[in-house]
Amino acid sequence: MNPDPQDVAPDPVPEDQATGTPDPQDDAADHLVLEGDDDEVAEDEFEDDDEDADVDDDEPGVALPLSFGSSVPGRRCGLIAIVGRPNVGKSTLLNSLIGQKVSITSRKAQTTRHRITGICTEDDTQFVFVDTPGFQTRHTTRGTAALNRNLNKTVQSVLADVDIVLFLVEAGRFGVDDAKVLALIPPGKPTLLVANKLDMVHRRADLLPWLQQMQERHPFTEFVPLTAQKVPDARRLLGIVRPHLPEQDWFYDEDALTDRSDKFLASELIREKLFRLTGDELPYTSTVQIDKYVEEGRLRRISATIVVERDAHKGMVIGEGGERLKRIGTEARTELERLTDGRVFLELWVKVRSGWADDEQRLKSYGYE
Ligand SMILES: Nc1nc2c(ncn2[C@@H]2O[C@H](COP(=O)(O)OP(=O)(O)OP(=O)(O)O)[C@@H](O)[C@H]2O)c(=O)[nH]1
Repeated sequence: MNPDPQDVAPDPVPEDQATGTPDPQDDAADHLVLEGDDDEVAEDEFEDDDEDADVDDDEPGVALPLSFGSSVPGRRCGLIAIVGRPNVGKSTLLNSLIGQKVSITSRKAQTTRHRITGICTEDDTQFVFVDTPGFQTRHTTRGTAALNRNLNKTVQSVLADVDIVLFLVEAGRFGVDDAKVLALIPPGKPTLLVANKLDMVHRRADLLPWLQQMQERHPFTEFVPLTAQKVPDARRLLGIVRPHLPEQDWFYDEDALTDRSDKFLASELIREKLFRLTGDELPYTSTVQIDKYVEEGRLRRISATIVVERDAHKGMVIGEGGERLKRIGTEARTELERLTDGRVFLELWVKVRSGWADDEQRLKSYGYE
C-alpha cells in the first residue's frame, strides 16, 4: 500500500534535503530516502540489479559474526544449519526448536551476514539457525545448470561458516535428493544425522541396517532419531548441539528474534531505532507502518511511515535539519542490510495521525488486530 496521496508531500525529498520543519497545519509526511552507502549510491545503480552488479556475490557466506572473538565466560553461541531435501521436516523441526517466541529486540544485535531463521537461547547457550538458500525454497523455478551451480555455491559457503550442520532425512530412507544435499556438506564439518519422522517407523530394529549404511556414506558426528513434531524430542537436540558451539558471547539479546516475516522485522527495527534515538521524549503510541516491501533479487525496496500523534512529536522524530530522521533511517537500513544479507533501499515518512491508537480501522491497517 502506498501512502495516501492526500497525506504525503508530492515529491520525495532526497536524504540531504530532508526537511526539519514539520508543517503544523496538516499531517503531511516528511520524507527521507536512504539507499546504499548513505550518500554514495546513485539511483541508477539499482537499474542493473539483475546482474547483481551491486551485490557482492562472491562472498555470500564469508562474514563472521561481528562479535567474533569476544567472550563471556561460560557462554556459548554459534551458527547452525538445518539441511535436507524438500518435505523432510526442516521447518517443523525449526518451529519445535524455537517455539513461539516472537519478540525482537536488537539492542545489542551483533549479527552475521547470514539470513537468520530462528534463535533459541537456553541457559548459557544461544543457538542461531541460519538459512541455506536453495533448500529452503519449496518451489524453485526450473533452473538452468548455472543457476543450480550458483545455488550450490551459496549453500556450500553458508555451510562452511556454520559451526554444525543438522542433516535431516526420513528415518529409514535415503534417496537421490538426500544424496545431493549430503554431497554439499564440506568435509570435516560436524554433522548430525537427524532421522526424522520416527513416529512412522513401526519397528525400530529395522533402522539398524539402514543406520549402518548411513555411517558408511558419511562420518556423521552423531545419530539422532526423532519426531520433529514433538517438541521435547526436538529440544533434546539442543543438548547434543551445544558442545559444538564456540564459547563466546551471544550475538543477540536473550529474548531475541524469530522467523517472523521480513516485513515485520523491518517495522520492528525501524521502531527500535526510532525509540532509541528519540529517548524518552517520544510517547510509545508512535508506531511504524510498512507501506511497501518489495524484494528484487537481493535488493529490498522498503517504504515506511512513522506515525506520531502530535506535530510536536513529528518535530522530535525529524530533528534539527532532518538529522535525527536521517540517523534513524541509516541505522535501520544498515541493520536490515546485515540481517537480509543484501541491499536495502529505505524510504521513510513521518505523519501525524491524532488519536490513531483509538481508531480501530487504522489499527487494522497498521497491522494490529
Ligand atoms: N509424521 C511426521 N510428519 C512430519 C514430521 N515432521 C514433519 N512432518 C510433516 O512433513 C511435512 C513436511 O514438513 P516441513 O517441515 O514443511 O518440511 P520441510 O523440509 O521444511 O519442507 P520444504 O519447505 O519443502 O523444504 C509436513 O506435512 C509435516 O507435518 C514428523 O516428525 N513426523
